[in-house]
Amino acid sequence: MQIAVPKEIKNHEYRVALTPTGARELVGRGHTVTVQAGAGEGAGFSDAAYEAAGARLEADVARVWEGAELILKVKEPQAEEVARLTAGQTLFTYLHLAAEESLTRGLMESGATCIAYETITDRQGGLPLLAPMSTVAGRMAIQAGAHSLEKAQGGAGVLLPGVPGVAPARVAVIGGGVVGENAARMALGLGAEVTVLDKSIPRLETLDDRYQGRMKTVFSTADAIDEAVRECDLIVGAVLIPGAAAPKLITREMLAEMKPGSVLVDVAIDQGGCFETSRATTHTDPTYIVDGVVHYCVANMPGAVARTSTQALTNATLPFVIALADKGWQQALADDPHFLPGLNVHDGRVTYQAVADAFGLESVDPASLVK
Ligand SMILES: NC(=O)C1=CN([C@@H]2O[C@H](COP(=O)(O)OP(=O)(O)OC[C@H]3O[C@@H](n4cnc5c(N)ncnc54)[C@H](O)[C@@H]3O)[C@@H](O)[C@H]2O)C=CC1
Ligand SMILES: CC(=O)C(=O)O
Ligand SMILES: [Mg+2]
Repeated sequence: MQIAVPKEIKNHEYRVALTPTGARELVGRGHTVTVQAGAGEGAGFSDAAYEAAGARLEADVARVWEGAELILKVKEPQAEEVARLTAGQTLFTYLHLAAEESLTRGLMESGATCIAYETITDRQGGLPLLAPMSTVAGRMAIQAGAHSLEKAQGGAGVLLPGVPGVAPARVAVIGGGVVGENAARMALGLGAEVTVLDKSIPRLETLDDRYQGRMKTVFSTADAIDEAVRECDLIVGAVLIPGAAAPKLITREMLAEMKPGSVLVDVAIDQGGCFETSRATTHTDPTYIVDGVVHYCVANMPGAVARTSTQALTNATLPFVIALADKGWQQALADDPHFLPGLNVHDGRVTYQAVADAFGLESVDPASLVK
């Protein structure tokens, strides 16, 4: 199969979808891998390393895309990438379609087969291709939040751990999944007072057990969120309803209840964000202030630690990439019921129910396309 790896073009996105190690695996199985020159540089993988692994280097981006049967990316395609995508090609990447109608319609118009990392499932009920980046983003959320609490960033001038004689900051994490647990763990490690809110009692039980009561666990209700809003210095948004737009859990009105200079870090921004006042920002200009509350809403947080993130992401994606390359998308998805929900768009039609629901579109059952 002809496999292409373009250089990522989203703001400060330095990850790459395939490492030289991955390229070697694919080439060894008889596939042709074309990597855009410089694609791995930001993650510390040189063109020479890809060449040594048997990949072809191509400087011309148009030629990277043309003729590819399988395109491997990290971030959702940007407008100029959607324009390059054609019917018959398979795209494998993060898509987050429920957050972006124009992208959804662009992919439908391309006629391509678009498989999302973030909706592939596993036997334990997890999202194995989202989890590694959620781990990174959860850990980064506290670094970002701590920095945003500094006066120069518009924050209240609060140090997360406090000092002897001065109480630590209060941190609430809404959503205690992979992002939430990792954020809470970092905040605990820094000495903050941490509360995790989740709708899932089994998840709260796990966290309570794992951290032996060192973080407070609270069932997520409107009242519990009101309390967090009034009391906390830093709130991390980490909820997810797989594939769907994030619910808005903190409204603009509620910001008035927050302490001046408090901080919202909306990690769920890639699914549209879980605070009403969230809008996606970039690593170049990551924060803005609404009603005295600092908002950090970067949709590709792991891109900033591209070396760690690329290795973690490609460890998880490679087996799926190999299946796509060896068998083609139809057989690969037919053979694996956890790979099948990755299919979001095929031949002009949406194949993921929550994405179709977000925009009032019809959805097609992916199982009907792979038999
Ligand atoms: N901004 C970025 O760079 C990145 C963003 N993400 C995003 O972070 C979000 C969270 O991802 P994961 O932690 O992997 O998901 P997850 O599925 O592991 O956890 C989500 C948790 O939210 C809980 N939840 C759902 N509705 C809730 C509510 N109303 N109140 C409280 N909890 C609720 C669920 O029970 C679940 O435990 C996703 O949108 C993901 O795409 C992930 C990586 C990078
Ligand atoms: C999950 C995601 O959107 C990211 O890693 O950028
Ligand atoms: Mg994202």
